[in-house]
Amino acid sequence: MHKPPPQPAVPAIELHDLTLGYDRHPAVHHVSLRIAPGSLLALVGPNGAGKSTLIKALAGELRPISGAMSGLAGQRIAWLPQHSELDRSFPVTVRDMVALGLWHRVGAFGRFTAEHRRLCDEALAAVGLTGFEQRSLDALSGGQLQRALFARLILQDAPAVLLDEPFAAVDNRTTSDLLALLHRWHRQGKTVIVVLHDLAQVRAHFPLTLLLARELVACGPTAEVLTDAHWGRAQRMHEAFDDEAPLCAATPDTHTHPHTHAAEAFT
Ligand SMILES: Nc1ncnc2c1ncn2[C@@H]1O[C@H](COP(=O)(O)OP(=O)(O)OP(=O)(O)O)[C@@H](O)[C@H]1O
Repeated sequence: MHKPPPQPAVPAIELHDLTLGYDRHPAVHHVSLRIAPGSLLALVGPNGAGKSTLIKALAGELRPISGAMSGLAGQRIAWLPQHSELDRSFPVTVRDMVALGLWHRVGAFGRFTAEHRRLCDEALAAVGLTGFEQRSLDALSGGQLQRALFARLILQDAPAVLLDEPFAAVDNRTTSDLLALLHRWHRQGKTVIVVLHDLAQVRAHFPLTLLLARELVACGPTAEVLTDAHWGRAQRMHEAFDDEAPLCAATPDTHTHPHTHAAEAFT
């Protein structure tokens, strides 16, 4: 039987008729759902389905056009955007970059102590980067950089972890090491949400899945969400979406959409 996580990570994340977009052009429409505390959830969908848009909004990087979102405001979030926007040419060592994960403990004027240094080295060891502490970032391979970014996430020790395609361009060995970290965070009761394309990986590692195609297609236990019928519907909904559509005039009170349904995710 599934053992519940020791403590709720963050409150349940609730989206109420959430519409997101850019320059008032909607990219994700009228999503309503609830994600239970401590969920390990994969966010999947066709290219351009709005996955990055949704996870950016969850991370607080994008303000909703309409609707409401609750559960993450005011919480510490460990957030890793797609193809990390880190400037690798910046002259900084691996340890210095990873140490930024301790910001919540050290603060702007705090002193970096021997204990902080030990925590950095421990995090680097956990991702297999012992010995790389003094390397500059531009001397890391793509996989090593991703490991270093995960070391920073470890130090952030946030109750919610949001990752956008963290295994793109990363080899199998690195992926499986980093997946083990996701499972560790899940066991610790954190809420972990990850944008992914590899459905075999999702089936093998993620108890819950959210399938998006500009609107919510389905959200719940992975085996129930990743069906041919749902994928077919996702493709049709995505193809039918008009990128040039003006902002939807419907209000949260009056709007009903045939394809949008509230879903509840359980750990
Ligand atoms: N900064 C932006 N400005 C304007 N439009 C954007 C911006 N970012 C994304 N979009 C548009 O929003 C829609 C959803 O894009 P998004 O990147 O969220 O999809 P995705 O599911 O993450 O795609 P992929 O699987 O290809 O990474 C697309 O039509 C995209 O062109």
